[in-house]
Amino acid sequence: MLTNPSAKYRPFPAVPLADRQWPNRIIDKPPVWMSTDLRDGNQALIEPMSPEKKLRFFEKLVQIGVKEIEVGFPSASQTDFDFVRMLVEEKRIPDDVTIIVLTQAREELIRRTVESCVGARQAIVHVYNSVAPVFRRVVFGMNQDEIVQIAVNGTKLIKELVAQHPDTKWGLEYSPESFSTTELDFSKRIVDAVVDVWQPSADNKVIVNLPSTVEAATPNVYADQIEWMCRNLNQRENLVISVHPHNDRGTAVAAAELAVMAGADRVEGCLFGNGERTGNVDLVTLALNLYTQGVHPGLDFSDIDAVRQLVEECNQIPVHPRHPYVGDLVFTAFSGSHQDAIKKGFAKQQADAIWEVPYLPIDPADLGRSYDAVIRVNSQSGKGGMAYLLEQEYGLELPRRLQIEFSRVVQKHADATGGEVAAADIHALFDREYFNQENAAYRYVSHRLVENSEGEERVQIDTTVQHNRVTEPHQGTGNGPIDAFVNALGLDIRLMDYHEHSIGSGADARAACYVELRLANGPTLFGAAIDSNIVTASFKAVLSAVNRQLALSAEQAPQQAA
Ligand SMILES: CC(=O)SCCNC(=O)CCNC(=O)[C@H](O)C(C)(C)COP(=O)(O)OP(=O)(O)OC[C@H]1O[C@@H](n2cnc3c(N)ncnc32)[C@H](O)[C@@H]1OP(=O)(O)O
Ligand SMILES: CC(C)C(=O)C(=O)O
Ligand SMILES: [Mg+2]
Repeated sequence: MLTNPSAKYRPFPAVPLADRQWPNRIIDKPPVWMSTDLRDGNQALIEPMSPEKKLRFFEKLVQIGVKEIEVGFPSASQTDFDFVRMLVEEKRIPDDVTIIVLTQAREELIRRTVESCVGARQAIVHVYNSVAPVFRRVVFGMNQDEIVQIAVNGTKLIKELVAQHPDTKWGLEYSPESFSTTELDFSKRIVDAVVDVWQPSADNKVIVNLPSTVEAATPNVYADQIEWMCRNLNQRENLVISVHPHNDRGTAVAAAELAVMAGADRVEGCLFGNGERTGNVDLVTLALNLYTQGVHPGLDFSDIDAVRQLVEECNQIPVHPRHPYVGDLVFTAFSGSHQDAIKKGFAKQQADAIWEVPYLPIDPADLGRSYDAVIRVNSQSGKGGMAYLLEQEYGLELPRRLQIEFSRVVQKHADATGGEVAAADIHALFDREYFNQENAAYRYVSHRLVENSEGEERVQIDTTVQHNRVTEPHQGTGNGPIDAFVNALGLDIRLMDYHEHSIGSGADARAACYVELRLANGPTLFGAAIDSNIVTASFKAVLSAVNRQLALSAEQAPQQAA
């Protein structure tokens, strides 16, 4: 029998907000960032962080520039409580950083939570209770009034307790947990009630955190919900509207961005999107997305690999190789046309100009990543990738038609081996194909250019080559050294093209020569050579091309005979 599991689910209703404003807005400044990475017990680590790891993570967050850091759930465990005490007592919290501690709206837990922060210069108590219909019905067995009462009682208690410690600048954060699946008018009711108790001011605002505890709708719906709250909450001017998107539908980043457009002032999330289930919104992606819009996020990710390393070590969860901005493969182009475009983009890009390298939304150097990993070659690569690598790593500037010719050699190798071809492999292939050919029919030995007699335009040459291991002297003349050399060989050679460039500088400089020629009726092929003497390099390049032609004919001869 055919089943239809989708019948178990229902569509998420649209928010009635006909004149929504957020679609026309752009983000022109960063939100306040709040890291919830250190909320142990919530961030779903297989192996919870040791206090030592937690401290290193905390210090990294400070170094990055995060000013609001949730440091734990102190009532959940002695470890979390002790960690907060250690931060406070050892004065490890910089003056411009505020710690946040999370608690359920339950008396004993609140008392313990406030106690954990006593002595801190400033601290925010973050209290939450779940407000969605399914929680009211299934988890709490309470009606709306009773749920409001939990939040109100919790807030009253926090207010009363913090008043006993006036040396600390206390703040309140309230989260109607599961906000995004709650009726909007009920969310407003409970938030207004909490705000009424706390009595915030413009100087001491309440943080109203509106989580999508479980992401349940498209990001535009979340944006509508946030805009609706911003318009309808009492005392909006005394509130910091915060969002806390989870990633159950894979759209947390989009939801956070649209929510900021809709009026949110602050975003809670984790580095690289860690967090329970599919994770909290990824603060790194959000921040760097801003970067690419010309808005400085106020966070320092200039050494993103170091941040990643620490987070992976602390969380024991690897960052995905395709993770935006930081994954191992994200500044790597495998396909030929991409490699070609990137190579051209790098060549044209001026320092300090607007970034315009095709396929790369951000300059890897801005994140402390290098260009070395940009181009990699496999069987789907075109000429651009291998040409880039030969130039970057070995200083070889292959003429365009040689790039095309040699890319077939690389392609054949990649097809045979099935994997990625490293720069060293490409160079070895080039070396074998052009420079140090096995079983070469001709090898250069020496040459001497005979002095021109006065007024004479032609060049004379005495040269020695090995032909099939037999040393042969040759003489010839021509209208230049290469022409004289070719004539001296006595072969039916037609020179088609010639390129040269130097590799290195000063006494160590060498010349690279590329010669394109046709031998008898064979195809046009390249030869290449490097030598400290430019004339010698050109002769060797001629022989390299001749050897390739002869090898090709030898390869084709048995096939033709058959
Ligand atoms: C969406 C989020 O990420 S929220 C953060 C989640 N993180 C954590 O909870 C941190 C780890 N938590 C813990 O270790 C434990 O939950 C503790 C130590 C805090 C509390 O432990 P316990 O009291 O043993 O159990 P538990 O958390 O299951 O409490 C359930 C009770 O609290 C009530 N409750 C749950 N959440 C809240 C809340 N936010 N406010 C008030 N009451 C609540 C439940 O209704 C239930 O009440 P009941 O026993 O009368 O039915
Ligand atoms: C405690 C709250 C803010 C939370 O983590 C959530 O709702 O996801
Ligand atoms: Mg959460």
